[in-house]
Amino acid sequence: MITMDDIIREGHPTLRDVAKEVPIPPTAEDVALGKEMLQFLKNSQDPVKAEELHLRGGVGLAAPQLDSSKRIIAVHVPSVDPEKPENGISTVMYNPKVLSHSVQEACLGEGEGCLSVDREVPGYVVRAARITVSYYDAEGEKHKIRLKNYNAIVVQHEIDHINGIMFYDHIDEKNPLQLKDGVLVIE
Ligand SMILES: O=C(O)C[C@@H](Cc1ccccc1)[C@H](O)SCc1ccccc1
Ligand code: NI
Repeated sequence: MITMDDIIREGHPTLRDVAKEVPIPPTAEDVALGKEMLQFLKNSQDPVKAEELHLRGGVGLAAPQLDSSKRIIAVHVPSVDPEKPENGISTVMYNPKVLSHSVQEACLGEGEGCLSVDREVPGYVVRAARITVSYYDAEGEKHKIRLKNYNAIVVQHEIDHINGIMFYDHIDEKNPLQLKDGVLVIE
């Protein structure tokens, strides 16, 4: 079972590597890893388990954060509207790839954090507001999905991790809280 002790922190070189594609269909080892990553996110969002296991809440996790330089990410973003479960996303993506993205940009009004970063880094992380992503699932089936708003932000944060990019790389150091016109602020 993954705990915070398994998550490497900024400064660890693996976080800056470009991770390697995994064989498709994924091996049994990579399927098990993906399942563990998704279970970690679910546990981290369960108040009882999170307290018991001392987990920080997470909505996404990338294999490099476990010192495994593979192009595997897990995302678990419950829908804010229980009547529209389709608005959330809960899956493991093997070899995810952004096929296209909107010109329009978006950011989280509260900025971003990271399970591999034990400090606050204030500033807007401007990303594409909408993306089209392809990925393979645990059975080796190919998917192509369109994401927007918060789901798009989370997946871009995780795909950054498999490319060795940290969220604060996107923050304008000189004007961290300045926003260009037209950037959608997601609260
Ligand atoms: O470190 C990670 O990759 C997990 C991040 C993903 C993330 C952070 C900010 C914005 C989008 C994705 C963790 O989920 S950070 C903690 C967190 C928990 C709930 C909501 C937002 C951030
Ligand atoms: Ni992160």
